[in-house]
Amino acid sequence: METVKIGIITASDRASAKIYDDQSGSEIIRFLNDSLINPWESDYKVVPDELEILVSVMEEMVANNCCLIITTGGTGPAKRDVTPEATEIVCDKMLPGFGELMRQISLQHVPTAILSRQTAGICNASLIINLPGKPSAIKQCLEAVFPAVPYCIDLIGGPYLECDQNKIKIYRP
Ligand SMILES: Nc1ncnc2c1ncn2[C@@H]1O[C@H](COP(=O)(O)OP(=O)(O)OP(=O)(O)O)[C@@H](O)[C@H]1O
Ligand SMILES: Nc1nc2c(c(=O)[nH]1)N[C@H]1C(S)=C(S)[C@@H](COP(=O)(O)O)O[C@H]1N2
Repeated sequence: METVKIGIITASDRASAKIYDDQSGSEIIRFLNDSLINPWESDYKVVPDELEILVSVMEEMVANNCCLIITTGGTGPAKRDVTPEATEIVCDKMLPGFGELMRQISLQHVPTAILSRQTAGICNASLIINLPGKPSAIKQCLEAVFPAVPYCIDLIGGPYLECDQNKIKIYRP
């Protein structure tokens, strides 16, 4: 089975300054270890909420053949929250359904879910998905959208992803 590369970007001023540990990045890694059957390698970066840095890290991961790039943090309304802007700069096409579904699921947990501008899009053969910064949001959001992720990666010419069907029921039409 094909080994896949996955990018993980934590956008957090405080996690990047080591004021707190990056629990959200760890949650993403845990989710992928639990769900994916393919062997996978991570390209993992913790960066401050800076547009230019986010754009260049995303572009580097696309160039490094990451079929999937998952970001956490920087999706809110605060001045320094710029992850969706960076995603839009990098992407050729946006996939707004991802953000719509994740907000809908998150609203079952917190009313402030409407504050997240999280989105998704594709750049070449990479799918980029934004998640909120809260560690508890990671599993909630990824469980909701992951069933559609392998087929999306098929459609953009990426590797064939397989998941543990007991954890994530992926759907290929
Ligand atoms: N990567 C992370 N790891 C652990 N906890 C996090 C992380 N990101 C956010 N949090 C927690 O969620 C709370 C709200 O997240 P939010 O993204 O709004 O932080 P923030 O105010 O933008 O600060 P920062 O950019 O420094 O993380 C934080 O106060 C923190 O407790
Ligand atoms: N599932 C889930 N979604 C969530 C949250 C949460 O705790 N759980 N927090 C919300 C809050 S309070 C904010 S401000 C936005 C943006 O968070 P971010 O800037 O850390 O990305 O995500 C929202 N979405």
